[in-house]
Amino acid sequence: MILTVDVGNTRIKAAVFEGNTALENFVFEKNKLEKKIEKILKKFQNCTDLVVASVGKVEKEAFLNFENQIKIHFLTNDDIFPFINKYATPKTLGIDRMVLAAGATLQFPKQNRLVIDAGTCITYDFIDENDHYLGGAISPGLRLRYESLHQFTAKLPLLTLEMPEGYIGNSTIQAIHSGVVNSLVYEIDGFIDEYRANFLNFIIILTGGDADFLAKRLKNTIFANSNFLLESLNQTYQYKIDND
Ligand SMILES: Nc1ncnc2c1ncn2[C@@H]1O[C@H](COP(=O)(O)OP(=O)(O)O)[C@@H](O)[C@H]1O
Ligand SMILES: CC(C)(COP(=O)(O)O)[C@@H](O)C(=O)NCCC(=O)O
Ligand SMILES: [K+]
Repeated sequence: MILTVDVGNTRIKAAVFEGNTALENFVFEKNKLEKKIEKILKKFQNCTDLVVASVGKVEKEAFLNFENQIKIHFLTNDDIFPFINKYATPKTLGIDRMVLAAGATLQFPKQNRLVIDAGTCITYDFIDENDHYLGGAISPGLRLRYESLHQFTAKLPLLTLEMPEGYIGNSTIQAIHSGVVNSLVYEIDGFIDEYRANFLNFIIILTGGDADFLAKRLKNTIFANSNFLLESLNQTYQYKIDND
């Protein structure tokens, strides 16, 4: 059994895998990290490996207390990945994006793949049919858009995610919901249209905390899998073991 841990900028997600099957999923805050891992390892005593991908403020040291209990692997950009990295700054590419690209490459061989991760940020990652990782885009995520409108203005309230009534927001509140939600939906549909116009034989994976909310609203029908990062982390680790 493998315990996978994804440290994002908003939350930590974890899952225990037996082969390719996720037995249980967990979501928690950074300050609960040690207690949660302890609890998970107590419940799943057959866990042999703990694999972590962190883009948040959690370093390898946070896991050292478990070192005598389980084999710990803290993924870095220097690990083995199943694609050829064409990013101009491969060392600064987020490890979460590398793991997503690895999962897409392994799960969907020999086709163009676009991975959209709607988390703290929206990340777009494109791996072509020759397994070349080309890059993509980074933009603010849903919650970040609501928060920045509030934080960087004097008059705009902080709202929580809500479906706008239409595209013509007829009040401050409706204007904000329309601006945040509709603009992100247009953005994602716009990017998908652009990729579709340039690449054939191509699959889209939508993941992250806002994936289900967004998938229903997109013009393009795409399948949302909010567990794709943890599944990919499990696969990336298997790939590393098989190829090291
Ligand atoms: N309980 C929650 N706490 C925080 N964000 C949440 C929660 N439920 C859903 N979300 C949504 O999830 C998004 C963050 O997604 P997530 O994949 O957890 O981010 P990250 O991987 O960057 O930590 C936010 O934009 C927010 O709208
Ligand atoms: C873009 C990100 C902040 C996304 O983080 P997330 O939304 O998953 O919390 C992360 O992938 C990162 O720190 N990337 C480094 C820059 C890059 O990928 O080029
Ligand atoms: K993201």
